[in-house]
Amino acid sequence: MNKGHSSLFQVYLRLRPAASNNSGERFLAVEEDEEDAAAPTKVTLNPPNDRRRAVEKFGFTQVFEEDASQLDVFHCTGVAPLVEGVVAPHGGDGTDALIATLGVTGSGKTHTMLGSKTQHGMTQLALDLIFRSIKSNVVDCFSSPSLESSINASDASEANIIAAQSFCDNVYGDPSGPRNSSRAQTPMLVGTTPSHTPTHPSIRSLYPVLRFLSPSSPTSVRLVGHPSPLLSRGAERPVQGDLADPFATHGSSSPKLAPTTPKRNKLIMKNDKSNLHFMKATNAAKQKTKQQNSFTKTAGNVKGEHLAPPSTPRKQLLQRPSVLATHPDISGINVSCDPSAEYAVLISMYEVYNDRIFDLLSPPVRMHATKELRRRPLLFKSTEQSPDRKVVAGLRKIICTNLKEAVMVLEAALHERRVAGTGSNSVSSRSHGFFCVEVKKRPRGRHNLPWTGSQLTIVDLAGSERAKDAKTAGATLAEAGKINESLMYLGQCLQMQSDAGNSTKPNVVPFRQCKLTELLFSNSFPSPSLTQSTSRRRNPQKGVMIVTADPHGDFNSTSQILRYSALAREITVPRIPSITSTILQGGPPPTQTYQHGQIPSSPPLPSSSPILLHSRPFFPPGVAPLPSQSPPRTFSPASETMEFAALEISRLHEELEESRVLCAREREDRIAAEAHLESFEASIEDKMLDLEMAIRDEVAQEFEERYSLEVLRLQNHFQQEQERNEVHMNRKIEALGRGLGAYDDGEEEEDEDKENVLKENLEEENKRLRYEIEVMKRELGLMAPETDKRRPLAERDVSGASHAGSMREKEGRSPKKERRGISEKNGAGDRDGGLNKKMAGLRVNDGGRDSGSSVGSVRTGSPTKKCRKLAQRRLEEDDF
Ligand SMILES: Nc1ncnc2c1ncn2[C@@H]1O[C@H](COP(=O)(O)OP(=O)(O)OP(=O)(O)O)[C@@H](O)[C@H]1O
Repeated sequence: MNKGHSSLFQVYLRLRPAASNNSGERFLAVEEDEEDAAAPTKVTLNPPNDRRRAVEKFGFTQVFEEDASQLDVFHCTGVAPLVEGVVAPHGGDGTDALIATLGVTGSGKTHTMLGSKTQHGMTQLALDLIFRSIKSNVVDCFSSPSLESSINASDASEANIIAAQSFCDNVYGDPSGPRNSSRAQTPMLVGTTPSHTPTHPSIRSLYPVLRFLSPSSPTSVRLVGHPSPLLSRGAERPVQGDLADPFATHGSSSPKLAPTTPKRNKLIMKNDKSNLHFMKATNAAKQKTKQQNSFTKTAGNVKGEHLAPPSTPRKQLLQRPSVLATHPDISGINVSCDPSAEYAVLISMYEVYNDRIFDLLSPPVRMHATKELRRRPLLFKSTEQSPDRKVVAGLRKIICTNLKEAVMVLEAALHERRVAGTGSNSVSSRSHGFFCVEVKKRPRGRHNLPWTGSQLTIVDLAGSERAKDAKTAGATLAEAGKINESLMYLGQCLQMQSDAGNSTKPNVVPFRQCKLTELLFSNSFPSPSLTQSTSRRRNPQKGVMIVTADPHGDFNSTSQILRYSALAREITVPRIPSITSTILQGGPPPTQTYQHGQIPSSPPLPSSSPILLHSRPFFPPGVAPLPSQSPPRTFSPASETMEFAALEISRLHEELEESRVLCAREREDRIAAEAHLESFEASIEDKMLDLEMAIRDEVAQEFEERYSLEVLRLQNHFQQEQERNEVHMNRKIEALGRGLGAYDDGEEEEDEDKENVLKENLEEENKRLRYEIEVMKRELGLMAPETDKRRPLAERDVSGASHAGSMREKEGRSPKKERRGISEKNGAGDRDGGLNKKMAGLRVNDGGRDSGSSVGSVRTGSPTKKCRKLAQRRLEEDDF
């Protein structure tokens, strides 16, 4: 039956004690193991109130009954060997380990993993063991200032690595104030410091409770419960967990206090301002508070010590935890470390919510489009530095040097985890929580070598639930759908692995169906052969699954979870007894047994089944069993017919029963499918919203970029245009200037033209006049005596004039009368004289024009004026 050793996960079953208010019938029975009575491995699931349903039996690596303590679970699940594998005392990188819990809501997963106010869970116990084992070899940011940067350089997950003190300074507030409760309050330690109490003031402020303790105080611790602000408002309520935990031993214990950080006056820490926003009211926090408030109003029930966190006002910081629970005490358990190595521990925590990964230690970021504070989902992928195994990229990792710091980081992360009040659990986890402890190591003093190491992952899965029982609606119902869906896939993977353990055929585990199974199983297989010589082949991780169940809880949900997770399974379908056989033998009817969820079919499996059969006679309702001592009867034909009929009835009953089993299974599948559909719708909506916001962001950004580019372009264009205009204007002015100059030239040309025209006119005039003169000369020649004709004109003119004067004198006529006489008689002498004068004037003009002075005078004057002058001169000449 114990087939877990060949599986990827060891699967343990833990039964929780009945809650005080639970009066349900117990349907789970632990089978006493004949071979090893000390450790039961099987349970039988007896359907309550319906004796016709199949009885199922499940096998696990080990079953923890209700009275098993946290320490029992710690011991028997092998947490210490897992821690040893991670610490790797014999050298090498070590082996990754994973401890997960799976179960119906309220079955005790968180209690097992994170404990309560009075008891440590597996997480704190594992942390305690790790820090105690590496205590003397741990490096901190005080002793090694380059620690952060060296770890950063060798980290394969693009993480944001900071020191615990820096983180805690930003996340936790005034140590003297009342402490805020968180979803799962981790147990605190009250105790005295060992002799090496930190002396630095900042260390004292980190450990406020410890600063008043004298170094001589004993190193003992005691348990202290924190009064919750919620409880302190009224009378303190009885804590269900405390009442329900009858086997919680509060004995004195004396574990050593976690090693405290030495001893430097100067803190070399990164002060991450972004942490100031760490506790801003996120949507999850708001929803969490709303739901819790409404639930506590109606239900008034508190889930153990795990009180709902109060609303997280903006920039409100958490109260520093001052004490740690010390129970159970594991100081006697030790794991050795690699003496040649120095160690550093990195803590990170994330949740898988609606199939997406969210960092619980990073502050939410404000969305560009909606201005809402939201966490950004992270990717689970192989990176350049880690080609052989997938890592969650971009997580915030905190370097812790002792248990106290690690617990404070855990507490801060839990405060951010999504929880809600449901009908099944007043503080129900709505996400799968992953708490990771990376133990980094490198050879002592070899600061140039990279950090290697392994990781312990502790997973607190969200519980499966039925909407009817949980009374969920809206977003919480959709969350439940998503949770159930991921658990269904996990169940398929677990079933595959257990099938693989049973058969010789290799079975592929379909772990890529959702984020949860990817995270749980991706690193469970040997890494593929690597081509890069730098990468080393890693050991596949070791896995432990603790299935929690409430034997008085919901039968259907529990049976479903057990069916998924059990390493071995056997169904016993009660066979309908033949009336004949009952009559004849009076003994119990036979049963049919099926293994590993096979659909019942005849013939039944041989009785050599490895699982013990839990057989029970079946009697149809109203039919009472006959006593086995009944005497044999004689049979008549009628009784034979009766027997035949009874056989037929019995066969039909059998078929009916088989159909019932099938029906039940189908119903469950349908419910799971419906839940899947619901959650799918919700997640689609969510994704659409995310997508819309991302697109809005992108578009807004692009718009802004384009807008600024366009503005720049327009500015450039405008400038160019201005420059062009200026050039154009300058050119215009130049052209105008040139144009004005051209006008002057034109004027000159025009003047010249006019002058030429005038010259031509004058020449023509000249010609004409010459012609007239010629004509007149001829006329005169005709009129004058022969001698006079042969004389030159000038002589004749002069002589003519003198002759005319002598004639006038002779005749005694005055020149006036003479002139009048000439004009009256149209005298030729006058005319001839006028023409000569004209010619002389023209000659003068021509000569004047030829002379430079006269040219200059003409050129300088305006052509119009010149024309006017010329015309005037002519007129004067004419008048003359
Ligand atoms: N083994 C146990 N001993 C004592 N108390 C227990 C045990 N298991 C569970 N409880 C109590 O039962 C209550 C519910 O347990 P818990 O919160 O661990 O359930 P859960 O499975 O984590 O639920 P969910 O999935 O809704 O988060 C708590 O008050 C817890 O203290």
